[in-house]
Amino acid sequence: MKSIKVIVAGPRGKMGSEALRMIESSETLELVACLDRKNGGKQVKEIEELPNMDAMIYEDAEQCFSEIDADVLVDLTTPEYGYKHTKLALQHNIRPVVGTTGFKPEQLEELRELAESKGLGTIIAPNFAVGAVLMMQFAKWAAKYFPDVEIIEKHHDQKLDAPSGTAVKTAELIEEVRESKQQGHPEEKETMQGARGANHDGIHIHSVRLPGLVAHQEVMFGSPGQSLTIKHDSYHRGSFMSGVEMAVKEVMRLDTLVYGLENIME
Ligand SMILES: NC(=O)C1=CN([C@@H]2O[C@H](COP(=O)(O)OP(=O)(O)OC[C@H]3O[C@@H](n4cnc5c(N)ncnc54)[C@H](OP(=O)(O)O)[C@@H]3O)[C@@H](O)[C@H]2O)C=CC1
Ligand SMILES: O=C(O)C1=N[C@H](C(=O)O)C[C@H](O)C1
Repeated sequence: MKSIKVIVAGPRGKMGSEALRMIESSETLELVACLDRKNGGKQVKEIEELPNMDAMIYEDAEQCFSEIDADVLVDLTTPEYGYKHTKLALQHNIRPVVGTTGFKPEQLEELRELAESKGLGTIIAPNFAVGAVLMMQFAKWAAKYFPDVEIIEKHHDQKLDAPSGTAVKTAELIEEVRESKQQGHPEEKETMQGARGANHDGIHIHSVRLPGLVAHQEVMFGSPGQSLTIKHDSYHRGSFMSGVEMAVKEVMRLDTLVYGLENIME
């Protein structure tokens, strides 16, 4: 029985349109509205590229969350709007499941406090692909034994944020288990700005953007005489959808914010 009422923000996007198809075939999830920046007042089924579903499209988030009886907001938009939608959803007692990446640490903290004060489950997951979550966990484990590590993330050239949310989360997980250290030669100098990538607690992150790519990451560890590479590839956005569905179901049981799908995986 379709028992969890879901609003999707970003329905025409690469992820949002995939999420609509997932909801259409789900036995538990029901689409009750969409939040878009176009097509307000139309039904989803009236939009050519979207599935044949009965759900009203809203352009105004406040109006959407006030008028629609919903359990969960799935946000797959942009860092700026994803943050605004998440905050507003919580204020309207709607539980957010957020795939949108690029939130600042202080925004995550503010949302955590809001979720806690409302006693509402919230899931913010930089990557919904189960393989990517395992790749991050394996990298965390490996970093205990190989503290010298660099991250190379590769994405399609329409991505707005760099580094990717997955790369940032990977660096944060590694930071939990290794002593803080600066890598490379202590006197190294970039003769071309950016050559060594971004730097999170001494972990260098390199972002590649090319047409044809979807979402890929390698975590490379090196120690004298050996290296270890942990790699994950998403070739299709369908790879994220079992994680989105799992998160929508699990967020109904939570009463606080969790950051990362690993927190709800057994
Ligand atoms: N957690 C995960 O597993 C994954 C997360 N992502 C993240 O999800 C987000 C979306 O990615 P992707 O689908 O590839 O991006 P797209 O650019 O394809 O989709 C984003 C959609 O959001 C729409 N949008 C922008 N502003 C608003 C607004 N104010 N209200 C409603 N909709 C809005 C855009 O509209 P318009 O078309 O008019 O610009 C677009 O349709 C990104 O942050 C990405 O990093 C992506 C893949 C996996
Ligand atoms: O924008 C994308 O495409 C992706 N974004 C997420 C991220 O920033 O890590 C997840 C995945 O890598 C795809």
